[in-house]
Amino acid sequence: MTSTTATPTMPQTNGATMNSVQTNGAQHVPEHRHIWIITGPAGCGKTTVAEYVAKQLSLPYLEGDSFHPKANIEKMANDIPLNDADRWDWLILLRQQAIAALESGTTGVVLTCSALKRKYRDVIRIASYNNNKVLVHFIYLRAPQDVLLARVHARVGHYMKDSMVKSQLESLEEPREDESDVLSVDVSGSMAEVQRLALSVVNDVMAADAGSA
Ligand SMILES: Nc1ncnc2c1ncn2[C@@H]1O[C@H](COP(=O)(O)OP(=O)(O)OP(=O)(O)O)[C@@H](O)[C@H]1O
Ligand SMILES: O=C(O)[C@H](O)[C@@H](O)[C@H](O)[C@H](O)CO
Repeated sequence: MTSTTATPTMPQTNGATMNSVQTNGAQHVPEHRHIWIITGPAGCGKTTVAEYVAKQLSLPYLEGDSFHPKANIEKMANDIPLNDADRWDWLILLRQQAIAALESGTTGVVLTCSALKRKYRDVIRIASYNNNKVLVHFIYLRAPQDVLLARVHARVGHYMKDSMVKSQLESLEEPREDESDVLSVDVSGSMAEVQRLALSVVNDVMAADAGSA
C-alpha cells in the first residue's frame, strides 16, 4: 500500500487531458483503462471525493450505494450491519457496471464502494483478470473513528446512522502492504484538502502509466 499524507504538488488537470495524453505534440491514446474505486467505511468521504475526481477528470462516476438491493438499504437503515452474503452480488454488480462503463469508450471510471474487506476488493480485482488493458486502483480514505462519527452524525437524511460506524470499523480490513493497487489518503483534513489530495494521487498514477506506455 502506498500511503499519501502530504499536500499534493501535482498541477490541477482539466478533464480533456486525461482521456488522451499529449506526447511531443502527438495525440497518444493511453493503453490502459482505469477503474478508480474510492473506498472506506461510512462517512469517510467516498461520495465527496468521487464526485470531485470524476468531475475534474471528466470521467463517469458510479455511486456504489445506489446499486445496493433494497433489502440491504433497509438492513442498514435499521442498524443491522450487512454480512458477506448480503454483499457478494452487490460487489459483482459493481464490477460489471465498472467494466460496462469502460466498454462505452471512456478511459476510466470512478466508483464508490466501501470494499471493507480484502476479499471484497478481490472481487473487484477480477475486472483486470481477463483484460490486461484494465487497471484497478483503490483509493482508500483513511479516517479515525471520531472523525467518521462526527461526519456521519452531522449528515442529515441518510439511511446510515452514526450507530453503524462501529460495525463498519469492525468489518474493516485495512489494506495491507502487499495490496499494491491501493493508495491510501488521509482524510482528516478539510474537504477541499482531501479532494485535492485524492486527485493528485490519481494524477500521479495516470502520469506514471502514461510514462510507461
Ligand atoms: N474532508 C471533510 N471534511 C469535513 N466534512 C466532510 C469531509 N468529507 C466529507 N465530509 C462530509 O461528511 C459526510 C460524509 O461524507 P460522504 O457522504 O462523502 O462520505 P461517504 O463515505 O460517501 O459516506 P457513506 O458511504 O456513508 O454515504 C458528508 O456530510 C460530507 O459532506
Ligand atoms: O458495505 C457496506 O456496509 C455498505 O456499503 C456501507 O459501507 C454503506 O452503504 C455506506 O458506507 C453508506 O453509509
